[in-house]
Amino acid sequence: MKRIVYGTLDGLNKAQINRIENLYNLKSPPEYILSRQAAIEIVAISRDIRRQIGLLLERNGKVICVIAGEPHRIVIPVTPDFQPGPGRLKGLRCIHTHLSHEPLTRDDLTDLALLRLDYITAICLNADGTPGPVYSAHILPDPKADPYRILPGTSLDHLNIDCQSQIFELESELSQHNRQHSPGTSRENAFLINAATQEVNSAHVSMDELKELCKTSRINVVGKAIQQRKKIDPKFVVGKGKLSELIIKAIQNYATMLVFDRELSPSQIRSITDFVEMKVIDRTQLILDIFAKQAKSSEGKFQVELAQLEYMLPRLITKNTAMSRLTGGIGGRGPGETKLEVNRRRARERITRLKKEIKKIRKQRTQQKAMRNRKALPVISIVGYTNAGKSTLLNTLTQSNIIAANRLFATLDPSSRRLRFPRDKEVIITDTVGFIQNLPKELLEAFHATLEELEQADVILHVIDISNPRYMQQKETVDQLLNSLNLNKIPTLYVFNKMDLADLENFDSPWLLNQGIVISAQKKSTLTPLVEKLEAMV
Ligand SMILES: Nc1nc2c(ncn2[C@@H]2O[C@H](COP(=O)(O)OP(=O)(O)OP(=O)(O)O)[C@@H](O)[C@H]2O)c(=O)[nH]1
Ligand SMILES: [Mg+2]
Repeated sequence: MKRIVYGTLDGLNKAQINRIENLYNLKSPPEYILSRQAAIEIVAISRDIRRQIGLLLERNGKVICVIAGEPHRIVIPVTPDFQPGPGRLKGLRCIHTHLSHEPLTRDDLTDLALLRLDYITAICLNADGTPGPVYSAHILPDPKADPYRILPGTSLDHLNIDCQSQIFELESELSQHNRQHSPGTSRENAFLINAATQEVNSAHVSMDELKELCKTSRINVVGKAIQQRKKIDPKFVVGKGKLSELIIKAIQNYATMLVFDRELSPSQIRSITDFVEMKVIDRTQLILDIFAKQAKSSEGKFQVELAQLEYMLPRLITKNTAMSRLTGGIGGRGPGETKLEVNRRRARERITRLKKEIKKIRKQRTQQKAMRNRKALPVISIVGYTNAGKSTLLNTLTQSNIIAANRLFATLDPSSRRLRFPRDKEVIITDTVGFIQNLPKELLEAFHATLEELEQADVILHVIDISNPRYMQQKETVDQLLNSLNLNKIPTLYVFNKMDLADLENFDSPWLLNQGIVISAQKKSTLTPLVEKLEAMV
């Protein structure tokens, strides 16, 4: 860090400023919280300027940051060189003055827990300006206990507490806990957060799905919370106080990232990442990340990259560490404005290039389709919520081998197979990318071309997983998307899948099942009525 004084020096004279700047020269032995001499000096300065003074000390006792505060608080600056890893502390302790006999405040303790400080200490001033009681607190490693311990007040004579070895001991306990809490080596631990303004129930449903998305993305979920409130907080989604509480809980549970179950606006990402030194991503980024990992064809890859860039462009100014991971290559971080500007320009250029490439591939496909049309084979398109069993159905119907898996978005690239009906009629049957509620608009745009192909379908097979308790919402999400793509005029057949897992005797909406055909996509024998119906439809 530079040797500048953080906070405000307004209204101080030259001599006072000099004295404050000189605090950088004080060195404390590592076993002392702060050397006695340094403690006396910050108390004297505080007395003189009637404001708090704060210091950040490295473990070896070196002052790396001097803060001139206000009468009742100091603001600890961002220290990017001291990012605590999971199971670690920050490597910095904060010592500051309190102008009266006030123990550690809520803000002090929140700073301790949020920033993962090694120690926080307040040295109080007596009414006559001499050094008074000293209060300290440190983090506690047990996720089930309080996040920190407040030590009994002492005095300036007891600053020699073997601070360094205490911190090392604490940190080794923390890292032991951390090992227990992160079984997979490279896996992230996520804490999920959202706010609900209306019905909490649907917020829970959505969060369950977010959990599934995390699983697909190989992220552990270590906790979640939904705050009910009248309005979404424009800066932090949940209230600021609630957010600190949740972050502390997340840190206690060894979370390495926060995932918000909604799309964060650029300014929300900025305020939240300014507030917390942890990776922060939103639902959209998570879905984009899954798509990016799953895309196989060059068209699919281009489409996902386009969606990622469109999502990122307005957010490039943030210091969000998640960006670089999700975008590979074009980092959202940069030392100065110029680098970010270059990145923006590069991003825009790349967007133009990608759009061209996608258009080219599209054109080739239209030509292929024209050839297919010449053969005049009817097209049946399978759509449905992600994980409904679309690919499995295509596989069983046509004895093929495309990837079907119990994870969200197993299929991204559309694939087509021929299906020959018993009476020798032939059709093309296509599998598509699954739908999900709140599909990011960038993805929808990027995949618009793929989805547009559904227009060519003669029949749409809408697969619904009736073993999923959320089947009704899922069906509605897909119906709405089909509507918005103007596909509601194409003859559509509902296919209720996974009958083997559903309790049909006690099914809660039996009338629905009459509107389509009930199958188990894994069992060919259950598909006969479906095949007959399809043959009649085309
Ligand atoms: N028990 C049972 N499982 C099924 C059935 N049909 C599909 N599955 C399973 O459900 C999971 C999802 O199947 P997929 O065919 O990959 O689903 P999808 O709709 O293509 O999913 P995405 O491509 O991710 O959108 C897989 O684990 C399948 O084995 C069924 O009739 N019964
Ligand atoms: Mg699939």
